[in-house]
Amino acid sequence: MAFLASTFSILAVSERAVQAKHVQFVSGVRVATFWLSALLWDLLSFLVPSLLLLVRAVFKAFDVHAFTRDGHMADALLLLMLYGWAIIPLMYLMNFLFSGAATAYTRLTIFNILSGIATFLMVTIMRIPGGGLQPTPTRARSHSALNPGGTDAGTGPRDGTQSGRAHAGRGRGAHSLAHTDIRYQQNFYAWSTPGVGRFVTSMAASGFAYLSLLLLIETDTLWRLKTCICAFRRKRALVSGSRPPPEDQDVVDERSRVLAPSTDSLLDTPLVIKELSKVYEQQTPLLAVDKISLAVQKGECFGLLGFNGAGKTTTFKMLTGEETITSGDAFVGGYSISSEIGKVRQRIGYCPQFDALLDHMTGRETLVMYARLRGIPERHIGACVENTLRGLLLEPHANKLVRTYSGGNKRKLSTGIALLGEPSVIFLDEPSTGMDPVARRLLWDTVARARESGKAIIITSHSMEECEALCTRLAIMVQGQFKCLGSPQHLKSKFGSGYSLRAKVRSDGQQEALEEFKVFVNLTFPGEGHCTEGVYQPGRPRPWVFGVLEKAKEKYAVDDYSVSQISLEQVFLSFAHLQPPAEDEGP
Ligand SMILES: Nc1ncnc2c1ncn2[C@@H]1O[C@H](COP(=O)(O)OP(=O)(O)OP(=O)(O)O)[C@@H](O)[C@H]1O
Repeated sequence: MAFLASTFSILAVSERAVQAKHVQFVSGVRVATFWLSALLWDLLSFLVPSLLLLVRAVFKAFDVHAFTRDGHMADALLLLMLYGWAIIPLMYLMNFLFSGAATAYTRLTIFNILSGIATFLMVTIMRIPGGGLQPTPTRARSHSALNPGGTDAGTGPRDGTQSGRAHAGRGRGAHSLAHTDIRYQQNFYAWSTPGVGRFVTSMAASGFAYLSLLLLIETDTLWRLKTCICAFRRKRALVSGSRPPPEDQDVVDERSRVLAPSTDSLLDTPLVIKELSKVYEQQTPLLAVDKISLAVQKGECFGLLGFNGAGKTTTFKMLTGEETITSGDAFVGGYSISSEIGKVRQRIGYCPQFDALLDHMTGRETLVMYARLRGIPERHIGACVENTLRGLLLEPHANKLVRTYSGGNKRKLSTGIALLGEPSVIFLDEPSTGMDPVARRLLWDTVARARESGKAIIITSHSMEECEALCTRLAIMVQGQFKCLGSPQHLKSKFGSGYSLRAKVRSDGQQEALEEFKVFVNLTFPGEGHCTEGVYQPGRPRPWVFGVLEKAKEKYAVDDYSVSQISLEQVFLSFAHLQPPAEDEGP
């Protein structure tokens, strides 16, 4: 039973670890529905071995009459099922302690075995006459009440056996029992020993208690409580009071627009973020997101760019309800993330950074499941799923198990899930990672179609090409703050200061040739730009640039050169100096 019970933690841990549970919640599954359906299925699964135990296997084989004769089969089955009712929610609860299914299974098996044996031994020792540990019932009850393993696997069946034996012995005459230590008990479910009433009650109560605690941890109630605690902690949190000057004017303007007292213009806005902050409480509290404000309109694709650790994923996690908010709030379709996360989740689609897929399902099954969860009418699901598969070039893999998918195909499937059911706000966290160029273009087309149909899309990406292709506006994040904000063209004009000169110098292995050319460029365009790894950025485009360079070509052995508008990547790199150096990860 200990081995069987711990298997119920496996799916709970793996679904949480790969975020499949979170994506299901985001897709509209209610917490109670998720856990009660899991419990119902697991209880049915538990019923099969319990019946085998009674009818065919252990009890029958070893001829344990107390459990199988005189109508006690039903009593024993009830006892076993109550054990299932108590232990399965306990295994669900304990899943939060583990990040891997295999570790959870082995450790919980050991826990179940040890806790069962320990309680059994404890109660047995306490019952030894003259051991000085009498009376036992209260102590035994208090130890076994919180421990289904001890209640059922240990003392419950033992008392059940005694009670059963007593019933069995009744026919042979109660006087015969006088020679044994078995006391006659009329009622199998009596509260006093050897009745099993108290164990039945404690197991039934434990099941309710563990289940209630589980639902409390997962539901909006606890979410709101956590948010309140965070709000309380906020007073002493690391959230910066005043912003270090100078703050980019576009970022200031966006904040003023979002925080303006008259917010009529924002009523229709799918996503409004107001001074959102996140502090990770740890030994040294970490400010991951620092008072960001933003409004994303219908038909807009907003790009969140940033270096590793800038706070993009944390922002997404707060916006989808996976992480609590330390301060500020965000609104999806007018619903607050802090207080109405359930309603928010019905309106968003989410493709997390790591694929939240269930390995044992096929791609088609996965999409059908999410289409149902999204509430798409059954008659439209087939067409909707086929469209998604076709749009993302997943048709050839539709019937293969997800575990056999390549990384790129998993990303496609994750993106397909986020786009299913036409949510009004779609969060895509690095959706094209690992995709080949053809698949990436197809993904861009799909996202662009969603944007044109009026969805608000927020995307993070390390591909500047992708951001230029998809984003109507974007922001570059550094250490949790927006450092600039605007359309790609606006950012290029504002931070690119004109044009970029790229030159290839024939140095023949001599560093001097390159150095001489650098000196020439700096003298020719004094104070107009800066050099980043061989790229010169003249501040102002000048017609004579080409003439000057043509003349310089021979002298400085320039093989080739180009003068072009500055790219988004160069704008992005210009913020690199604001990013703190990565911590030394050791040898
Ligand atoms: N659960 C956590 N507990 C403590 N710190 C965390 C946690 N999650 C993230 N962080 C820290 O918060 C900061 C922001 O992390 P986040 O994952 O949001 O960055 P990111 O911009 O998404 O980076 P990447 O581009 O690498 O995905 C980092 O310094 C990270 O180490």
